[in-house]
Amino acid sequence: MTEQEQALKVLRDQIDSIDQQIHRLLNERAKCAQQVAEVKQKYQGEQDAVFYRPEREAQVLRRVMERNEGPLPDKEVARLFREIMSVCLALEKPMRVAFLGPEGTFTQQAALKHFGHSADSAPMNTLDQVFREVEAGAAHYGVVPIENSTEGMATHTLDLFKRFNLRICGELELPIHHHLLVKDSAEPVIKRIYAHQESFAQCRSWLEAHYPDVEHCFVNSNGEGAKRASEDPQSAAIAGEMAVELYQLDVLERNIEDQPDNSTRFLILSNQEVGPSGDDKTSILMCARDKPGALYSLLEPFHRHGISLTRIETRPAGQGGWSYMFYIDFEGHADEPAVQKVLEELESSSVELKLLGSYPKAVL
Ligand SMILES: O=C(O)C(=O)C[C@]1(C(=O)O)C=C[C@@H](O)C=C1
Repeated sequence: MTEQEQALKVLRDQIDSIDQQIHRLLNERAKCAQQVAEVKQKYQGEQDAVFYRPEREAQVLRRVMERNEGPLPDKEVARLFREIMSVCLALEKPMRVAFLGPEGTFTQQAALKHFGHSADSAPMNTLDQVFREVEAGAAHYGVVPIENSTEGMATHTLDLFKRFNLRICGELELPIHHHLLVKDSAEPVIKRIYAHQESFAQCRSWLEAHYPDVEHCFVNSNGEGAKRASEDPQSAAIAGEMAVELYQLDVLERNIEDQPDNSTRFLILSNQEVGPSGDDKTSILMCARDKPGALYSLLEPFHRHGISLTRIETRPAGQGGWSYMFYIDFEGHADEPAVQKVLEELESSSVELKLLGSYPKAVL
């Protein structure tokens, strides 16, 4: 054995022994999760037992990042633990997560980032269908985009919150990198480009500079655009990394988004209320008539009770005349006394208030 081979053997023996310990501990952890499931079923009932607990998962992941001493980066260890909890949850109960399909969309990437790879992700044709699937209980959870750093609020999603009675039980942020994809990059002849309207908007300047005269074909999702480009050699699609492998496309140009730090925030939909995790956000919808001081009277209680707003968006309420709907995100959980006071005051002053949910702030 050479000196190098000897040195490697010593280290690989150490790795084998550590792997054995990790393996044993992983199965021990999994057994604990199975027992947790039994306790939940015993005390909450077979039908009503809540297996997925976003507040607990957020606490576990935050603790992992806090205690991490490296050399593994915080986010990477958290990602590993994310997957460990994902398999443990699947042992307790396999989760069905609806997302805007087909396969290969950023929303699917968001679903995998949030729930890990052991959840069963179910593609839906439209955003409405994602909401409907969760409301009907056909999917346990749904993942929908809510805002993009370049393009602002996903207004269609906001409007759906008004129509459906669902709760938000989580949020996450995903960096969005768009690529120009073609079936064969050897001889690209691009007559049309497929993409979701939002993605065209996020790549507007790049497209004007490089493909000013090519037809833009709007599709329901980038996954669908990638699928069409894979069937039509005279077209291209704007989509993310997941679509490249899935639809066997070539990357003609990488990262064509106009803002390099382009990112999208997604929300997790459910029928479930989430307990406090220690670092939470709450989202509400409010309607107010167009009268002097209406917005001031809605926002003043937040200031008085020392609660920070993280997002406010106005939409027409859709009831005729000039009435408005406000979507507001703020720090804190609906169980906290200061938040309860604000909600009580708003309820007595606004025309309509809908609590969309309190949920842990994004960890990953
Ligand atoms: O603590 C729980 O309630 C569990 O079910 C265990 C566990 C875990 O693996 O740590 C699994 C799923 C839940 O979403 C949260 C945590």
